[in-house]
Amino acid sequence: MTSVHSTLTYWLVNHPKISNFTWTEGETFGSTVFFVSVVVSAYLSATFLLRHAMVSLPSLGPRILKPITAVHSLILCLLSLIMAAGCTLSITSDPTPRFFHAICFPVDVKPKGPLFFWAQVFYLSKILEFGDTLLIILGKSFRRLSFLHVYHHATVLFVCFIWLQTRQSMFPVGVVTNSTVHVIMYGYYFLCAVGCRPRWKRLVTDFQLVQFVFGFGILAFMLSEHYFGSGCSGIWGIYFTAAFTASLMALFFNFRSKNYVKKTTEMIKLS
Ligand SMILES: CC(C)(COP(=O)(O)OP(=O)(O)OC[C@H]1O[C@@H](n2cnc3c(N)ncnc32)[C@H](O)[C@@H]1OP(=O)(O)O)[C@@H](O)C(=O)NCCC(=O)NCCSC(=O)CC(=O)O
Repeated sequence: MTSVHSTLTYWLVNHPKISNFTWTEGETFGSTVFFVSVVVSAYLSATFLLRHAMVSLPSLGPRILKPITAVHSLILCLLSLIMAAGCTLSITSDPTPRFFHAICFPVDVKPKGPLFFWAQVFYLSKILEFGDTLLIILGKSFRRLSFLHVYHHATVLFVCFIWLQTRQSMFPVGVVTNSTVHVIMYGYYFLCAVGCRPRWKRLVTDFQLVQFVFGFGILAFMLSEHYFGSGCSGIWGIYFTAAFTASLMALFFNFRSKNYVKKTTEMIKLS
């Protein structure tokens, strides 16, 4: 058990590439406003154009689409597991006595080391998640190309960029919780793609909602530490994250109510 822990700690925290990682604006891959703006604009334009082009084109049949979807979901499920493990180990191995570095970085924190490494991997993984939209459009599953879906995929990249750019306190907790939820979510999508649709879809939505509520709890703690304690870095980014989290929470409550609560009420009325 100890050797598994030390091997994991080496490969996920202490490896020189990870421990010496530094986020430097303009030098690290993806570290400019130009990059993030171009990628998000390309995503939105491609979504719009492909969505309209597909109206007159045939959808990719399930025989082609399902295996690609399964591989894509499995890759993201495993990557999310690695990111959750890497970031958790980075938090617990943090040499500073303030364990809650996970929540509140000192104002003069250097954007260096494993926590920033995992935040960058997490940020770039959001580009890989654009593949979800492509698969939805190629399969002509337009019902699922919702405002929630496109808004989430486009905005989350900006949020992760701001986390890194402002050295935002609390992002390690965000990486751990969201990656953990994505292990379950992409696990669910993988099982759907291989034809074993799980019965716990509702639970996935509930987990997603819990992460947003939890995020607000951490946010409140961080703000109190910032204003009444010794100060936390990236405070303005926190307000942006709060607005994003609140908007997603509202969209997810709406999704939950439409997909589960109303359906259950209709079934009760019919029986
Ligand atoms: C249970 C949910 C995870 C998914 O709800 P859905 O209504 O989309 O689920 P569904 O039952 O229709 O999905 C099953 C279908 O998705 C296909 N599918 C499989 N893998 C996929 C992938 N990687 N991306 C998109 N679709 C995929 C399956 O083949 C299956 O198709 P078939 O039906 O043909 O067999 C829900 O909680 C949710 O997130 N809803 C919002 C929609 C969304 O876009 N979510 C992801 C981004 S938001 C997010 O990620 C928030 C967060 O950070 O937590």
